[in-house]
Amino acid sequence: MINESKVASKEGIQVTLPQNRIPLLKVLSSLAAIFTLLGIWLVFELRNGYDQVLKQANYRAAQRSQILGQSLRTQILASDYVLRDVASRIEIIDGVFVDTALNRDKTLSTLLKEKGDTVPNFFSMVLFDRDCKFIATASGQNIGTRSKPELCEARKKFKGSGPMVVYVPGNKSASGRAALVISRHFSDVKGQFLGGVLGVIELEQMQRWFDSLDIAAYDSVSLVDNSQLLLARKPAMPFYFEKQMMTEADMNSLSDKYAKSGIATTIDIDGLERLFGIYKIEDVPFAIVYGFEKLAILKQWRKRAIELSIGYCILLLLAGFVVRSHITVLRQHNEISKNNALLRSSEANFRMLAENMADIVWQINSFFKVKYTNAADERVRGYFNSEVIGIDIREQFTELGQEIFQREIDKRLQLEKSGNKGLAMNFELPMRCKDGREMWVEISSVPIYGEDGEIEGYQGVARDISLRRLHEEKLIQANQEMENRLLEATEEKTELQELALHDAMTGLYNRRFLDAAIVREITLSEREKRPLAVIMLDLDHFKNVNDQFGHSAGDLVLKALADIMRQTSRESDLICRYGGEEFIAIIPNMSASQAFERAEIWRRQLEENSLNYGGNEIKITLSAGIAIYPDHGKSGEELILCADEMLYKSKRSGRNRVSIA
Ligand SMILES: Nc1nc2c(ncn2[C@@H]2O[C@H](COP(=O)(O)OP(=O)(O)OP(=O)(O)O)[C@@H](O)[C@H]2O)c(=O)[nH]1
Repeated sequence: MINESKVASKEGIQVTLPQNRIPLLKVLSSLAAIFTLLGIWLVFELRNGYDQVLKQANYRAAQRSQILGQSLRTQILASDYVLRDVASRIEIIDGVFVDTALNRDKTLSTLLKEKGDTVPNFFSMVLFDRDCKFIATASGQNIGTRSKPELCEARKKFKGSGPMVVYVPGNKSASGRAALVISRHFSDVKGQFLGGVLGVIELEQMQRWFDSLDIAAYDSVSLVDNSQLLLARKPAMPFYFEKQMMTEADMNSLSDKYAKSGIATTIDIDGLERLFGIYKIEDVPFAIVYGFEKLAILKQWRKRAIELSIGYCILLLLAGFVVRSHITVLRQHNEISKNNALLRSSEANFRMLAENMADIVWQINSFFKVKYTNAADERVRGYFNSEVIGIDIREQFTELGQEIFQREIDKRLQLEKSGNKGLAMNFELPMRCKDGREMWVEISSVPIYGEDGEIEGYQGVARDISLRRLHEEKLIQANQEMENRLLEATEEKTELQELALHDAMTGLYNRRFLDAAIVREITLSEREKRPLAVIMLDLDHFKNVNDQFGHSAGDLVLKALADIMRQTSRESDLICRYGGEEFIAIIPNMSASQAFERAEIWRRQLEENSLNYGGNEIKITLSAGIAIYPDHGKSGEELILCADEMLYKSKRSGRNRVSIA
């Protein structure tokens, strides 16, 4: 099991690392060793099992062939017993075969039949003489028939103590059918061959016996003679009967193989590979060959081999998974280690950077408890790091600072709720210093998110802005002063402007204004298709007033006329002092008659109202000339010129009158 531990950084960053890791190489080499051993064991086990199965099959085949061979031998011995019994009853007297037993009246044929019937396998019993001529048969037939000369010769030469057993092919058989012939021979005192008695087991009969044997499908059992001729077989293959089943060399090699390893396989005549057990029947020139089909024998072994291989593969896969998961764990660990190294390096960099910064670098948790401050806090506010770690940051603010902080936190939470996550926020608030001073700081803050995406703290920078604020205040003050001065200057300027456009003494517009205004008024009148009246006034014999009463009295007269003109004017009328004792009124939307009337009013009022100056009554009149736009001129110059001409006309005509063009 892998234990885990948490590595926590000072800033609260936690990284999980698996402990007691087994190195990959160790795991791989252990697994490789286990699986190699398991593989070797599996191969050995399967190979051994394979050999054992084949050995056992060979052994069982040998056993079966032995049992069947013994069974056949027993049948032959039983037949031999009957032959010996018959032979014991026969006496050859002067070359004549005589039954020496009690039942002398019986013929030899009857004797042979009776005795032959006691052995079910015997097809026939025959008594033959020294020339192998049949002198009596159980069936009574074929008397006088002779065995083939070579067979007869073989009988004569046979010196064995047991019966002579031979295979006689069909073409050499007296019956014309292939058979096993068992015979016992007579001889005289000198050992001369005198004939004998024989029993015949036809191969067909032998085949029937083979057919009756209970053997498994794909097994085979064969009877072969000492020349490997196939005499009987199950499953029967008549085509191969009496043909060589295998060469003697093959048979010997099979025997050799069996002797060496206990396993001997070869391809049978039906094309199937079989494990053979061969039993050569004692004293009889036949052998029983029993075969188990190899594939059938190996069926169980194959099943076990497949099961074991699947098991092995499953284990291999499991091991693969174990290795893979181990690799994944190692990779994760490497990744975490790398990240931790990066983190440590970045932390170290951050620390170095933070500790050397002039500004206060801080970090608080979601409950506003201080988790970190750099050395600048001591330099700036006088607090040691240990004095502020763990305390509520809000305690470090003045009351106003706490209000501002709360407002900013609320604003932050609103922003977060509306999806604006992680924004940097800047605000200013007053903090407390250790010596009791109040210090304004500019705070720049960003949130720190936990793995669940929720805010788990804040971090940022606080900069002492006391000096800046002082400068700002001074600047504001300076600005205020500047603004005041500017205001004053503006007022002065307005006054000056006013002065520039007005006549200082009368307060009427001056000529400068008139020159600009008349152009504007003509444009307006032209656009609105209305008349514009230009009335020019001049005091009559004004020089006399100055001369008679003084300049101040003249000024008084000028002011008096200005008042008259102003009082009887509309807001839109432009009344100007044109120069000296000349006045011009520009009156929009005024016809010639109206202008005349207006000028008359001014003339009359001046004439009728004498002025009192220092107890002296000053009486004065005026002359006027009128020009109307557009009838008397299209431009300001033309109109003024025209009005001036009319004025002089009035002067020439005796003064104190109004003339119109
Ligand atoms: N008191 C005073 N006198 C001024 C002012 N401007 C001009 N005058 C005087 O106005 C007089 C103008 O005299 P004139 O041009 O001879 O004209 P007039 O005496 O009015 O004679 P007519 O115009 O021909 O009727 C001069 O004596 C100027 O000194 C001013 O601002 N104040």
